[in-house]
Amino acid sequence: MVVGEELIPPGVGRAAAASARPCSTLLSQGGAACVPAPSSAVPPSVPIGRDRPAAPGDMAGDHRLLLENARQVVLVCTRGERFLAGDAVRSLAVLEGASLVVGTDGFIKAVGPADTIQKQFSEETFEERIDCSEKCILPGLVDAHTHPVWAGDRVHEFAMKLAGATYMDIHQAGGGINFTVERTRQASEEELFSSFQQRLQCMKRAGTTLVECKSGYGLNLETELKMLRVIERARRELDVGISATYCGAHSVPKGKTATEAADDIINNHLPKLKELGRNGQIHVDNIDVFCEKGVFDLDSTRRILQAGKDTGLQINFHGDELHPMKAAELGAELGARAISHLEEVSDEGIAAMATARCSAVLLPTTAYMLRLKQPRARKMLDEGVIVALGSDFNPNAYCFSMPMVMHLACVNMRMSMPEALAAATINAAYALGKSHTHGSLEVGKQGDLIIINSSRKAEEDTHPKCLTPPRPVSCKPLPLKGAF
Ligand SMILES: N=CN[C@@H](CCC(=O)O)C(=O)O
Ligand SMILES: [Zn+2]
Repeated sequence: MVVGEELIPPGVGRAAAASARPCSTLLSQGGAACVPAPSSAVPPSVPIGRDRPAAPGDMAGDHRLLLENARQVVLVCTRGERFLAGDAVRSLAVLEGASLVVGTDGFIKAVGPADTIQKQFSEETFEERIDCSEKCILPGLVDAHTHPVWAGDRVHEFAMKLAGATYMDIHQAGGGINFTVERTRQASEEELFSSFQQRLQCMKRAGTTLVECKSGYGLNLETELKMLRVIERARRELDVGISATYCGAHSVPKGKTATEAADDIINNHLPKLKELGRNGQIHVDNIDVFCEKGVFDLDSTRRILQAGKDTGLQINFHGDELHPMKAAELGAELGARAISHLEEVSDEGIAAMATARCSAVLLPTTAYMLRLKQPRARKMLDEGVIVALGSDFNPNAYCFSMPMVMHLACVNMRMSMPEALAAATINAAYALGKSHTHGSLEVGKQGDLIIINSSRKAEEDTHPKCLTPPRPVSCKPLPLKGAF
């Protein structure tokens, strides 16, 4: 078994971590399985668990939300694990006949058997109560890889692909990413925000409450910053959690070599991002590079990722997708949080990722859409790699739905249903460095969850039929407008 022992909060020991299993005991503040809310998670001045200001008629309460009497609550894990890998991912923690309380700060206060919660909170008031009889509650889904800010579309390329053109044929002829770059450079910030907002709403309707969002259709500093401002605005204003990724090395811009583009990123883009981050204007979490033959080679990739890491960004990049590049070996060496795609990863790369606890973000829509060979999910899982999932939403892979991604992962990559659910919750949150606050229903984590109709075993609820349409609840504490 591999669990995130070294990252488990103080007070929860190895033995407890190793025995994380489906449970039926009360998990509430002060309980053995309690995970204290990270003290840095909510700045003192943020408004609480709201996607809009309080309106007349809103009920004040001791707590934000009570979800009562669910047939099942799929906790995913119970001991503060930061990821699930190896044996730990074979079965996930589930409570039968349970209730869950979210506090006014937007964080989970208690989860446990319905009658115990009822007694414990009998004197308390709630802003909202939801009767969850015959329903199942799961953590909000986490989408660990998307390209959601762009203008124009590439529907015309679909016919080219059906006629036999490969992704790289189209890319080298100036289409693909380069086509989207042209359109995105021409688009206004307002136009980009408006389509991005609609896309986020579609993702949320499909159950996603935390999503990684990349720049990368600007390539020049001006347009990369425009995209990152759009992502920042959504991060502040919308009730979907966002992990922002700078992906200025998504393609080599016209007129530059890969080395020149890398120099520009290292000498101009990254220092500007650092300055804007310091001023509180743009918050970026991750750095990404498309490490691929004909795009950024291993050497340029290494230089850019190392410079990004030195700037304080988490490394999270595209590797070993169309050709074996030894990207996995590089990522493990650099301490990458995550590498996406990995259709062409080597055996040595898989072993290195398992040892380095570098997560694999697998993208079933892309392998399907481009008719690539499937990434070797089974081998990765068997070797103890932390496997996560992402939709890879982009103009080439137009999929908003993590339930569909999970389904493809099961059918095409032979993942089990618990593995797919862990990959779309706790492990996807790990890939974004956010599994201390997201990805499972544990006390102290953010109250992001989905409610679905349920009459079956919890694991069957991961079937897209059951997960569609979910009722998403996001208790994301929104930063004050203008604040960082
Ligand atoms: N492979 C590189 N980037 C994207 C595709 C982006 C695009 O084609 O616009 C991906 O992850 O699939
Ligand atoms: Zn991508």
